[in-house]
Amino acid sequence: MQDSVTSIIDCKKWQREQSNSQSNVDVTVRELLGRIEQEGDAAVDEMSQQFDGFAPTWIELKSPEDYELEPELLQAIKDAASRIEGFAQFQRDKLIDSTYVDDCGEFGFRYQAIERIGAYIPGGRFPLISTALMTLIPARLAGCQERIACSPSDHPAILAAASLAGATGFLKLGGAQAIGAMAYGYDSMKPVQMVVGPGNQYVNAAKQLLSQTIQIDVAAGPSELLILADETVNQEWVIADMAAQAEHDPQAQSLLVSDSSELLNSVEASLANDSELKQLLDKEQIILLKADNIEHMIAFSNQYAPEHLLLADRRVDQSLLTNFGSLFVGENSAVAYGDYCSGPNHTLPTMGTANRSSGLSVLSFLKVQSVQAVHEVGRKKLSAMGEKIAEAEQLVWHKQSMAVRS
Ligand SMILES: NC(=O)c1ccc[n+]([C@@H]2O[C@H](COP(=O)([O-])OP(=O)(O)OC[C@H]3O[C@@H](n4cnc5c(N)ncnc54)[C@H](O)[C@@H]3O)[C@@H](O)[C@H]2O)c1
Ligand SMILES: [Zn+2]
Repeated sequence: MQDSVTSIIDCKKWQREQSNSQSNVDVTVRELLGRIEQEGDAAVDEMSQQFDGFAPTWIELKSPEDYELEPELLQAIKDAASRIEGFAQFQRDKLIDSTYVDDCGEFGFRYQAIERIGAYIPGGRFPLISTALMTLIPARLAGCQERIACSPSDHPAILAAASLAGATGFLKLGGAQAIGAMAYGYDSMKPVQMVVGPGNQYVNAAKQLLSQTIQIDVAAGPSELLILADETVNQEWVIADMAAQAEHDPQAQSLLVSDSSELLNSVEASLANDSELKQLLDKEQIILLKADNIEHMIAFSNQYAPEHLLLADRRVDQSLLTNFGSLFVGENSAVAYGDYCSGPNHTLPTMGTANRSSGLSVLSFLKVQSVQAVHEVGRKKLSAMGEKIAEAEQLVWHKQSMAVRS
């Protein structure tokens, strides 16, 4: 076994976890949000100047054609938007309000969209055009009425994508101050009820800290990819996939896990031959891990709970893989397709949170409300049941409100 191929001995060593509330970023962001809550717009304006060197600006969106994008780019954005919309519509259609009738009355649930949402579109390092589509399209299909886009970038392709995706307002503003402005209100914008979208550690810390005030989607932080592969995998493809997710952020991480030493050693040799890729290996942004067998590979994957999971090993039964944000089955399924245009969302849980949370989808924007209508006969039956329990709890008026109906 060569130097950079490590045996999986301790999964914990590779596990990524969210920063604890004492981290420097959290302390800084807490202070920024406190000032926005106290001082309002003036604090947002000052922070935007300090961190980004511009004043927050409302940008009126024009039709996508008016941004003079290269025609092939505009067409690609439209085609991606239509696939993302197709997937979101497919999901929306599966969510059906339902009611059943029994001997006490009618009982059911219904889906109701959150009214005002804010979508953060990262723009610090790269203008993430696709995030405008991934956040705003499912919100529109869910039925959210106000859909504010917020980004530090006013790249024409982001504006065209936001317009195409149906943003009802666009505020050029970035970082934790953008999340604060959406949550507390800014200028003519009323506070939104939910903020979604990925971002760097400042953006994610702000979302976490404000999660008592607003609904948030997921801890969508620095990207991750885990590849489970056998020795037949196309090495050039998986090397490109690992480098792709690593290029998002210096904290992004890609892992290749296999029980084949031959594969891992060969991939290591290819990486070592290219100075850019070698650096990713040296900085542990690309990690090569040797497992003993496929059971070991599956156990590692479930423990790590990656944002993106690429299954390039026909021996592994996908139903045994329980923790991931999005699963890509077979080596044809490049994770980059999921980033841009295959349809399912790219806003996904990171840092191990995929063991308990889901990526963004049309469902994220919907409240599930229960509805009950008790009839004359049911009233008596339920009183008999409930009164007994209220009595045991010594909740006198609860008992009374049922007794008067019995
Ligand atoms: N998990 C997912 O689904 C997913 C999807 C896409 C992108 N991402 C991640 O989104 C992130 C995008 O990050 P980004 O930085 O390019 O853009 P960003 O828009 O998230 O952050 C840029 C903003 O950060 C603020 N900022 C920068 N340095 C600061 C400092 N020292 N103090 C206070 N505020 C500061 C600035 O206001 C700036 O506008 C990457 O980490 C990428 O991996 C995740
Ligand atoms: Zn990516």
